[in-house]
This record gives sequence, C-alpha cells and structure tokens, in this order.
Amino acid sequence: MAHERGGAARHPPLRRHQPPRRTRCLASVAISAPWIFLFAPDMISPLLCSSNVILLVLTGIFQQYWVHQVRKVRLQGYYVFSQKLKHIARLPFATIASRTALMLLIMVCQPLVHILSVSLLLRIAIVVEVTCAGCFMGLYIWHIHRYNSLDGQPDILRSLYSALQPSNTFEDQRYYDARLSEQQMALLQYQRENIHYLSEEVLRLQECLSKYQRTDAGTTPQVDLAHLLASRDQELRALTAEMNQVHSELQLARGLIDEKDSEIQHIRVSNNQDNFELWAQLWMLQQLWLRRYFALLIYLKLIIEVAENTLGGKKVTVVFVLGGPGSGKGTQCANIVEHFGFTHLSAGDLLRAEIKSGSENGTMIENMIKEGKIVPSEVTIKLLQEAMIKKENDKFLIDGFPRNEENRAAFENVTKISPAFVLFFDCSEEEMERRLLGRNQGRVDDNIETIKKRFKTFVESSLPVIEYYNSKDKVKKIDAAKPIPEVFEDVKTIFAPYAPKVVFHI
Ligand SMILES: Nc1ncnc2c1ncn2[C@@H]1O[C@H](COP(=O)(O)OP(=O)(O)OP(=O)(O)O)[C@@H](O)[C@H]1O
Ligand SMILES: Nc1ccn([C@H]2C[C@H](O)[C@@H](COP(=O)(O)O)O2)c(=O)n1
Repeated sequence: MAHERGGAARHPPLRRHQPPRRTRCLASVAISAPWIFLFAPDMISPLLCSSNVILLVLTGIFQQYWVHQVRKVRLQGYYVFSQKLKHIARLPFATIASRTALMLLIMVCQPLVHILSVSLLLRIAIVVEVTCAGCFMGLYIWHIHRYNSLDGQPDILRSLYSALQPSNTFEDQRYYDARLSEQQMALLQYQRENIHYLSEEVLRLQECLSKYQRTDAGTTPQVDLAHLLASRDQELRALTAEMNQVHSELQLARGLIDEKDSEIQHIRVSNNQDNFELWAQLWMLQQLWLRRYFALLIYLKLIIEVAENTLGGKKVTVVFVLGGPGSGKGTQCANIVEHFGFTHLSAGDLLRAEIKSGSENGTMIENMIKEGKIVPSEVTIKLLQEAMIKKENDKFLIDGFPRNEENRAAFENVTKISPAFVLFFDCSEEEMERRLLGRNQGRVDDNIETIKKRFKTFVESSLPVIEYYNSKDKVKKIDAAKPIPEVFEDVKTIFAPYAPKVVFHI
C-alpha cells in the first residue's frame, strides 16, 4: 500500500480533459477570420480558392494511397469487394475537383452574380464539398471496417470450390483497365489445362469403347473370349490401382490444405502475397486431383457398364430358368423360344452332349449325373460361354443353371453377366417324380434312386440360389403344377416385355 501511495505521489495529478492546443488555435483563427480579413476583403475569394486547390492536391495523394490499398484487397482475391472500394475511393477527389471548378467559375463570373456575395457562394460551395467528401470517406472507412471483420473466403477460393465453373465468371470481373489479375490468369490457365486433360480422357475412353463395339459391317470384333476377358480384367485392375493412387494423393493434398487453412486469416491480415499464392496453388492442385479422381470414377463406371452383360462384343439378356427336376423347365423353354425368340441353353443338355462327344471330362460328368451331383462350375460355365458366343442371338434362356451358390458366383465373376430375372417353376416332389418316371427319354438319371438324390440336391443346393435372387427381387415364380398350356399363359405374361416388335410395312 505504501508503495502504491509513493507511486501515486511521483505522478502529476490527473488533468481534466481539455481540447488539444492545435484545435483551439484553429478554432480561434476560424472565429476571428471575418475580422482578420476585414482590412483585406479582396483576399477572401483567392484564399478560399487556393486552399481548395491544396485540398484537391492532398485528396489526389490520398486517392493514390487508397487505390494501392484496394489493389491489395483485390490481390487477396476479394474481387467484388475491391470493385466497390475502388469506386468509393475515387469519389472524394471527384467531388473536390468539381467544386474547385465551380469556385473558379464563380470568381470568373463575379461581375454577373448579384443575388449573393461571392464570398458567401464560395463558402457554401466549400461546406457542401467538405460534407460530400467527408461522407464518402466515412463510407470508405466503414467498408474497410467491414472488410477487416470479414470471415468469408476470397471470391477466387469460392470459385475454386465449384469444380466445373465456366471461366467466363472471372472474365466478367475484368477491371476498368481490361486486365485480369494474376490469380484470374492462373485460374483461367488451370481451367484450360483441365479441359485439355478431360478431352484426352474422352479420347482414351472412346478408344477403349471401340474395342467392345461392333464394327460397321455388323460383325463382332475378332477377339477370342479368353483374350477379351483377360484384357478387360487387366484394364480394370490397372484402373483400380490408378484410382487408389489418386485417392491417397487426394488425402495427402487434403491434409496439406487443412494445415494451410488456419493460416488464411493471418495471410489476409498480413497481406502476404507469397503465402496467398502458395495457398491458392495448393487449392488448385487439390482441385486437379479431385477432378482426376472423379474422371477416373466415371471412366471406371463406364468401363464396368460396357463390360457388364457383354459377351464377344454384344450386349446380352440372360434369364435363368430354375425349378426342381421334372418341374417342366425344358417344356416351357421350348414355348418361350417359339414365341419370344430366345435361345434355349440347357446346362443338363450341354453336359450330356459333352459326354457323348467323348471328351476327357465325359466320364467324370456321367458319373456325377448318375449320382445326382452337380458338375464343377468351370466345366459347365465353359460350355455355356462357348454356346452363347456361337449363337448370333442376344437373348438366352439358361435352363438348369446355376444349380448351386458356387455355380452362381463363378458365372457372375467369369462372365460379368447378371440375369435380367430368374424364372422359377414351383412344383411338388410327388408331381415331379410322377412326370420324371413317365418321361421315357432314356436318361440315365430318370430312375427312382437318382431322382431322390436329385430332389435332395435341389433342396440343399439350388433353393438357396433362388432365395439369393429373391432377396434381389429378381425371382418370378410360376405355379408349375398346372397343365402345360396354363403354365405357359403365366409365362407369357412375364415375357410380354420381350415380345418381338411388330413392324408395319406400308
Ligand atoms: N405342366 C405339366 N404338366 C404335366 N406334365 C408336364 C408339365 N410340364 C412338363 N411335363 C412333362 O414332364 C416331363 C418333364 O418335363 P421337362 O423335361 O420339361 O422338365 P425339366 O424341369 O426340364 O426336367 P429336368 O430338370 O430333369 O431336365 C416331360 O415328360 C413333360 O412332358
Ligand atoms: N448346372 C448344372 C446343371 C446340371 N447338372 C447335371 C446334374 C443334373 O442332375 C444333370 C441333369 O440336369 P437337368 O437336365 O436336370 O437340368 O446335369 C450340373 O451338374 N450342373
């Protein structure tokens, strides 16, 4: 406490708040002006004019400084805002210049002016001009204050956020001197490069598509199936790797941008042009990666779309026909072929033909059929693929396939074909057994012992496949216990969208 008291004692006592001495002097001169100029009234007008000219020069110097400040704001990317400031910054000089001209006019026309005294007119003019210039300066200061408390992003960055903004947005913001700022130029250049990159991507894509398209002569390209599948797989793998690479680069870039993000406020306040440019460059880089990434995604999607449901260069429609042994699949497929122009491929028929052909797999296939078992997928899929490629048709009924989960997954993986839908013939075992025993086609598996095994295999292995497709809403179930014509009526309703188009010839 003693220390505080001692400290207080060393300081002079607080003075009452008084106007500064300079203000008081100026006020006294202003008040005494009429008396100062009492002895030289002719001096008033020239003096007012001269002080106005000095004011004009000072405002001109200030204007140069303001324009420089506005340029800084512009370089920081606040284009719209700097445009506003630019106009306001010019107004005080324009006001004072016009008033000075008015004053000179009044002095020149002095003999003609009778209503008011010249000095009064000059004083009115000077009051008006000082008020106007003050207002404009106030407006300018208010804008600057707003700018300093601005948290938003510079216009250039807002534009960078929108990936495919047309370049003319920035063209519109040319300055009165018709030049573009450095950032605008960089952005335009970047957009040009991007367009160039995208056009190259389109060319690459077109080249890739042409591999899968039919030739003008309507023939399919001379590519064998194994080669086609291998090259497609390789291409997809390469693309996926490239995409992963771009993705990790993108993550890295995002990390860098996040780091730099916190610096933006500091950069704006410190007007550090170098930092800002570095930041903007990083942004551009990130945008470039983003665009490459999305272009690759689109490209990959197109490749997959092109590759899907394509065989030997043609787009195919596949319908799986499933049901227990003897449910009437073969019988109804023959009707569908006749009415709807599909090609019928029975997995069982193809396997039996393979046995007859005396191929190396023949004995193995025959033994498995006798046992009511399912032949390995690669054998059946190879036979199906070959049969599909041989046929000119693009609509296939694949009967008795996929018989188990392995059949299904292998077929989709190898061929990249997924069925349009699955036609399921639902019938009781008693009815199916009765039909099979009465079929009389000399099949090795149409005996009661094998029939029982086939029923078991159907329930254990084939029904889960039907359930799988049912979960994908792809199963169309038919009551197959009804007589043949009635079953076909139901089938017709399902196949109606595939009916051949009627062409009227005039
Ligand atoms: N709706 C039906 N009503 C009565 N008999 C039928 C019906 N559908 C088919 N059949 C007869 O049942 C027998 C078996 O029919 P089909 O060969 O079409 O069956 P499947 O399902 O193809 O048999 P698998 O799976 O063994 O090849 C045939 O003799 C056929 O004429
Ligand atoms: N995907 C398939 C289809 C058929 N088989 C074998 C086993 C069957 O019992 C036999 C006869 O078929 P079906 O004419 O009844 O369709 O062919 C197979 O192993 N895999």
